[in-house]
Amino acid sequence: MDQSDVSLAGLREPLLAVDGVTLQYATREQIVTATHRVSFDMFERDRFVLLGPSGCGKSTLLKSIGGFLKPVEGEVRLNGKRVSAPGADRMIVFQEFDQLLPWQTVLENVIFPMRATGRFPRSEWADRAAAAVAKVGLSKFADAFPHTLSGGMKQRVAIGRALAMEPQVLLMDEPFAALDALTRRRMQQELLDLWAEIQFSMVFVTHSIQEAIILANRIVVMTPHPGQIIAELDATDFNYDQSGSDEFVAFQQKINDMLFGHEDTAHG
Ligand SMILES: Nc1ncnc2c1ncn2[C@@H]1O[C@H](COP(=O)(O)OP(=O)(O)OP(=O)(O)O)[C@@H](O)[C@H]1O
Repeated sequence: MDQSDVSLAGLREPLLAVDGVTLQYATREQIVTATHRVSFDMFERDRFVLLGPSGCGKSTLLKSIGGFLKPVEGEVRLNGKRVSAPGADRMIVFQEFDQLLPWQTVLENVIFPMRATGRFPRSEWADRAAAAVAKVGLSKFADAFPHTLSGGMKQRVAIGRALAMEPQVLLMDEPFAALDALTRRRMQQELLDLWAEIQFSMVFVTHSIQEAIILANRIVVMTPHPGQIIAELDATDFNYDQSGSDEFVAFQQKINDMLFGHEDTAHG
């Protein structure tokens, strides 16, 4: 990086700024603090991964970026504008296979958010949806109903549906966690291939260290309860093909130690 690159990087506006965000749930008995003063910037085309153990507030953070939960402290900004409500500029893909409407076909499911939000002229919906379904490799299943699809196929529909909306940022909440290992691996590669083609911006939540390293260009590592950031790491240089390499294993170990100390190596 020469001097001009350094100054340009400093000037670059973040796409998404999470700024000192504390998130809480008020239950009948107590206040649960899910995250404490979490801050990070993500930039356009980032594959930004939030990594942390169960309960560290990753999903809660994603909900807040989605505009579903208001910070008690700090704020989330998209393109400099404070996020205060859900919007079509932030589409979420969840872990659950039942996020599709069971009474609608694949194509109808992809059209649904366009109809609900009035995004794009009505005359474009069918073509846009068909293109999205093709992108996730499901053209043959465009008229199928969700219950006839495998878990991986359902997740592909959910990803296609979200991308069809052309959101500014795609929010993914452990979308592959409920898949078997082989399908999960294939979905990771497909997501990277889609990213190479469309270059979307995403925040991806996972508690798998390996998944984080494979998918991310940047990883935020969080501690549990309340979730706080321990490190922000550059993972640009790693991909699946290197996963047995000394460098990859050392990087994985470094993150493991951050998360769990030196107690064992079984996580991730
Ligand atoms: N609706 C809720 N009401 C009260 N507490 C909640 C609620 N949802 C989450 N929490 C609490 O907030 C904390 C963060 O939860 P969150 O689901 O964001 O964690 P996570 O890192 O996404 O975990 P996981 O990987 O298991 O999904 C946890 O202590 C959890 O028990």
